[in-house]
Amino acid sequence: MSNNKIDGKQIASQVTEKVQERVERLKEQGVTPGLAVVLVGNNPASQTYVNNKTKTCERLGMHSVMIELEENITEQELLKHVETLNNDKKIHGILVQLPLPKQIDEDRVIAAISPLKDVDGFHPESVGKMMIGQPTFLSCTPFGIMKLLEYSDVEIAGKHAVIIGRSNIVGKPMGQLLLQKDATVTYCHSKTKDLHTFTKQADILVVATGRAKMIDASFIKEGAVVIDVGINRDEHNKLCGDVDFASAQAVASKITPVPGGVGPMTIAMLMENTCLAAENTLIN
Ligand SMILES: NC(=O)C1=CN([C@@H]2O[C@H](COP(=O)(O)OP(=O)(O)OC[C@H]3O[C@@H](n4cnc5c(N)ncnc54)[C@H](OP(=O)(O)O)[C@@H]3O)[C@@H](O)[C@H]2O)C=CC1
Ligand SMILES: Nc1nc(=O)c2c([nH]1)NC[C@@H]1CN(c3ccc(C(=O)N[C@@H](CCC(=O)O)C(=O)O)cc3)C=[N+]21
Ligand SMILES: [Mg+2]
Repeated sequence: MSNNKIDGKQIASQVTEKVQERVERLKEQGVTPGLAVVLVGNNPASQTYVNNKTKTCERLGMHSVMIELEENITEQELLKHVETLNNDKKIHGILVQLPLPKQIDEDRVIAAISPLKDVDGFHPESVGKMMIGQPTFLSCTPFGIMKLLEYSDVEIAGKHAVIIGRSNIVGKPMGQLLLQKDATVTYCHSKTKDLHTFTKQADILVVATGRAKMIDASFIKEGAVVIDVGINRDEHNKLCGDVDFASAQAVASKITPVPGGVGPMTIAMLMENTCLAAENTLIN
């Protein structure tokens, strides 16, 4: 199994190519899809992701604005920025980069974003709709992973999908989307006892813990599909996932690398969601 790497970069470019065509059609109708990214403070990692997002927007011919705010901004001031963007006709999607500084209640900020512009899919209305299978904006990372699986011809129905991690933005929605495609889903987390027992049963293993290289071959069933969501720095300050790639690659049938796996898909789905938000303004 040497060529079992899932090329997220390549699949992401196939996705963005289709988005680009939709952008062109929208422009013919006088609408340029616009994304606003709000960045609070100067976390260098956040800066990288945010730059990736605005660069991709520009490449696809979309309008993008980046709003950079001081680390010590008050919640009220941040909410005012969100409200301005909610009312801005040139902006179809709003993303407030997480995490936010301690003085700010993330839930309150997310709830303040208009559900019509919630391209992250984090608003309670979007999450609720996703849970009951109604069309809505889907959280970009789990949505991107579903696309990766689809493009890689991974069968989902009847398979045992094990998710390690239960965050609102990755783990939880991931399980729901897999359930909707008829997987049998198990969630694991930091209180799970004997993690091996569960991961060894996984046909599809999604790892989203933020613990560098915690999953090696010993956790993986022969032939499993392994999706690594983690973005970490190793002891040499090199980007790495939650999975020990070299070890896991020997037993997995398919596996995503870091970088070049899930990350580029997250960005691609953000572009698709922003495009959809712009299209919705023509329908409604
Ligand atoms: N590639 C991409 O596009 C994206 C990558 N990421 C990356 O994915 C990773 C996860 O992100 P996110 O979900 O936001 O992280 P969170 O920290 O919010 O959640 C981590 C989850 O992992 C669980 N966990 C932590 N340690 C262990 C352990 N030793 N064993 C089992 N479970 C464990 C936690 O359990 P508990 O709930 O009990 O605390 C929690 O549910 C990070 O590395 C992040 O940088 C995130 C978003 C997008
Ligand atoms: N409101 C909000 N929405 C998010 O979607 C969101 C967020 N906050 N906070 C942080 C996490 C993390 N995240 C990533 C996106 C792209 C890459 C990405 O492009 N990764 C590349 C390389 C990155 C690099 O070189 O550093 C890759 O994996 O190949 C990574 C991580 C989105 N997040
Ligand atoms: Mg906070």
